[in-house]
Amino acid sequence: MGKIYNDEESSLDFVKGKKIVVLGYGNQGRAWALNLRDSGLNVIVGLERKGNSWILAEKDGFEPKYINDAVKDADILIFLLPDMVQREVWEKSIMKNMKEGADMVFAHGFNIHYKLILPPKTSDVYMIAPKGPGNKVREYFEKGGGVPALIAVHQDISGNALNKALAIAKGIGATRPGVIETTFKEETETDLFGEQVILVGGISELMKNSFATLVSKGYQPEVAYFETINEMKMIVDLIYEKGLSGMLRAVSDTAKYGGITVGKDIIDEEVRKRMEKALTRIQNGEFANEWIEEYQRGMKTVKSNLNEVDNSLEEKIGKRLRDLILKGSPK
Ligand SMILES: NC(=O)C1=CN([C@@H]2O[C@H](COP(=O)(O)OP(=O)(O)OC[C@H]3O[C@@H](n4cnc5c(N)ncnc54)[C@H](O)[C@@H]3O)[C@@H](O)[C@H]2O)C=CC1
Ligand SMILES: CC(=O)[C@](C)(O)C(=O)O
Ligand SMILES: [Mg+2]
Ligand SMILES: [Mg+2]
Repeated sequence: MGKIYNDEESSLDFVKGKKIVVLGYGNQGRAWALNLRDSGLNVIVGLERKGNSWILAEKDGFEPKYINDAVKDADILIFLLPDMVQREVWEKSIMKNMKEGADMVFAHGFNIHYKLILPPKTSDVYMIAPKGPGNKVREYFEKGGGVPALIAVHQDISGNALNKALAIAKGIGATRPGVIETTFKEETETDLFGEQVILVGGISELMKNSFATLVSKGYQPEVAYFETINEMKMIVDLIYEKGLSGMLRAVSDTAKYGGITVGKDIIDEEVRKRMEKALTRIQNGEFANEWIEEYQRGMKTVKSNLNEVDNSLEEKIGKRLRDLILKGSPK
């Protein structure tokens, strides 16, 4: 069993008073900058240009700086730019301007593990990877909790990299539920596997295909939406709180029997083989190469698929139902 660090086993002292630059103010960047500031740390937001992120950061009370300037006297650089953007910003604005020996901190191991960024031998390099989306990192923190995270050390020049990773993890609230130590390799490969096979990819396709099956056989789309998309949250909440066995005990015996038998038939050996293939493509770098090419070609596949989802029947139906559902659900 892996070691789980809690709040008492971490101390903010290792980063207190240091100049921390949060690079990027998107999903994770905003949550980290606000949480670290609320934890009493010295945070500067660094951005490449005066766009929406800049305006939002100012609205939140920060005085953003251009990255090439912000990194000059920074002690800790936190990379919260999109994975595919980090290398170009590193080469253009950070590499030549950063203070020698400044820490390089990541929320996902992609750029280090696939060697897109080669950090100088003088820097501590470590990671705090929240296991949840940025808005939850902020929301849970504000409610007194936090999203759990993985931490890892890639380079430990000072001898204190792990302590500093724990300190930042504490600053964003992650040690409240607990933090597990891992490696950049394990975090990168499991995170990519999770988002592709289940969290983002698998679950969406299960929803889309089960919704389409019902609608194509003449059932009302609103009924299909409730059944194949909306109710997922309640089932997942049960799993989150009570585990798979608790969920099975909370549904009817009919659902237990049907779910157990038909579920295994839908997600069968063939699906499992394709999961293993997806993992192999992550491990051997094929997925990373494909993604870099997609990014360099202007992300055509991402854009066209987002467009398709935006214009799908389930989204049109969902928009109307969600307005009603959210009004009627507990706050
Ligand atoms: N989205 C999430 O909730 C999670 C993200 N992560 C990791 O956190 C890191 C940041 O991801 P997100 O917060 O999703 O990023 P994001 O896409 O929300 O944030 C992007 C920020 O970078 C800036 N930016 C975008 N393109 C740029 C460019 N070409 N040049 C300069 N700046 C640019 C944007 O203005 C924005 O401030 C990644 O390493 C990701 O894997 C880890 C866990 C969960
Ligand atoms: C939210 C999260 O943890 C993901 C799915 O891995 C990501 O956004 O990269
Ligand atoms: Mg993740
Ligand atoms: Mg991810």
